[in-house]
Amino acid sequence: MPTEHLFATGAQAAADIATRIATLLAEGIATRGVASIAVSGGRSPRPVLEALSAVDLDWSKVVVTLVDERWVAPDSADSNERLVRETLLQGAAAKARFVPMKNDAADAYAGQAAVEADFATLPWPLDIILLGMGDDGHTASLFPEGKELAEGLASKALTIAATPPVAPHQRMSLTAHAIVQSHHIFLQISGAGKKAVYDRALAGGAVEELPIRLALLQEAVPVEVWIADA
Ligand SMILES: O=C(O)[C@H](O)[C@@H](O)[C@H](O)[C@H](O)COP(=O)(O)O
Repeated sequence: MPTEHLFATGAQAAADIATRIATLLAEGIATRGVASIAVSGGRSPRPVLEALSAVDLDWSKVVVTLVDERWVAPDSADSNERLVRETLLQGAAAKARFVPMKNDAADAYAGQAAVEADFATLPWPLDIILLGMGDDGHTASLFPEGKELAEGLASKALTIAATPPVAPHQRMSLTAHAIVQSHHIFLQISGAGKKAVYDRALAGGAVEELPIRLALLQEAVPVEVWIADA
């Protein structure tokens, strides 16, 4: 069962997540000489990444990467790389090694092999994988009804190119296999709608129906969930 952290507001939850991440990154540096985190995009992580950026750490020993990415230029408003560069990788935190999930290939499928090769150089298991969850129960870019969902759940690769059923832009995503190759899985949700999806996911059932179950219903990696009322 996940450990749940309950907050009234997303801002309070974000501050608490950032503190927890900072503690674990410092421990990672102390015990392994390097610390690592993969972060999600979307709206929820922004305040976490901003707060984390201000933390006093030896950022040169931190590897930062993404849980998923849209196959768009890194300066696009839809780019998760842009989000991370504008929020986390500022000031002293700019010294972190950032490993992008997007390259110059014409599409995500053509670019996947090079992304996979880059991801093979990361210090697995990563210290922290910070997940978000969509209203449809997707996590990373593993969407219910997604064409590549079965492969994303079964593959032994670290990454997968995917086309979301409705959202624009091809994606690059961690596979389920990569997500559980971590010391800690964190999930951030806010609002009654997502809480209801989370409760349904936790109650059990097919991972294909609510892919967030790949994290919630496994027991190999401890999961912590930050739940904000709004
Ligand atoms: O958008 C992305 O980059 C992530 O792929 C996605 O998995 C995200 O974490 C959820 O869709 C939740 O998004 P919000 O935090 O915006 O609700």
